[in-house]
Amino acid sequence: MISAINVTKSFDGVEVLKGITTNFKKGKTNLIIGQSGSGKTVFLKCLLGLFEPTSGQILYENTEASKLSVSEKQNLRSEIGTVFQGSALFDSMTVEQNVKFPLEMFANISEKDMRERVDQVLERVNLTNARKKFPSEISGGMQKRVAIARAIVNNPKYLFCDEPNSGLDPQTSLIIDKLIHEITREYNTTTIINTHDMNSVLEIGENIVYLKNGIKEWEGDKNSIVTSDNQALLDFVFSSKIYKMAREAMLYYQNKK
Ligand SMILES: Nc1ncnc2c1ncn2[C@@H]1O[C@H](COP(=O)(O)OP(=O)(O)OP(=O)(O)O)[C@@H](O)[C@H]1O
Repeated sequence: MISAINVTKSFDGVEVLKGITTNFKKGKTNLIIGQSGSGKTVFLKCLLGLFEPTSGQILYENTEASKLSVSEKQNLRSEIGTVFQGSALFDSMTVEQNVKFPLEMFANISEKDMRERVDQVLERVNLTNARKKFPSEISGGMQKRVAIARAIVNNPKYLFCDEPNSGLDPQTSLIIDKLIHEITREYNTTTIINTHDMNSVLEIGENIVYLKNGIKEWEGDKNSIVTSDNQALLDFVFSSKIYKMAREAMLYYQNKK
């Protein structure tokens, strides 16, 4: 579990995060949603230790991240997998070299064990046949799957995904969401996903934190979004006509049960 306790973050005296308290649960897909500029990326970076909060605490399993020693921080870093926007793959490396990279950086295991582990995760994301290809030779969806394989190759306890569906078509986005959801269960990771994708919210939102102007406006799961009376949340999630109709249908079937 990762916890944020009253986290604030200011830049040049301007407060971007205004005291966020929440828990991101183990074995769950935790989503951070909110309008552009609401502070999602700044919050994610605070959680990851890339920004130091101006005040408040970030706890990993009840231990305050900022109080860890240098070696403990390195150890924690090795337990975190990240899937960043645009996949952030190394263009000059093949798929398998990209996936192997974190093992070479962090894992103290033999070459043979590394190869076995790379084989396992490539098989898990269904990319065994693309192992010798370079990122420029595969599709955007495949690149995301490489990024996911690379993120899980070290058996992470924590998985951070920043806009994992950006640039993907809706069908491929669903495949990526399903993969992240399944991996979260299989590896029992605390998974935190920063997303704009309302399909993701309604499909894999097991714990959703909605930020508005740097404040946690609402928190709940995908089912409680539908019945929520928080108008800001409803306006945000069900912004289009088709989503409004979908909500009405969901409410209708919920009431019928
Ligand atoms: N390094 C920085 N220095 C100063 N201000 C920053 C910095 N990073 C972010 N901000 C400001 O913090 C606010 C929140 O930005 P953030 O990137 O977290 O929004 P977001 O919700 O992730 O938006 P989007 O969905 O568009 O990515 C913005 O007003 C932004 O200008």
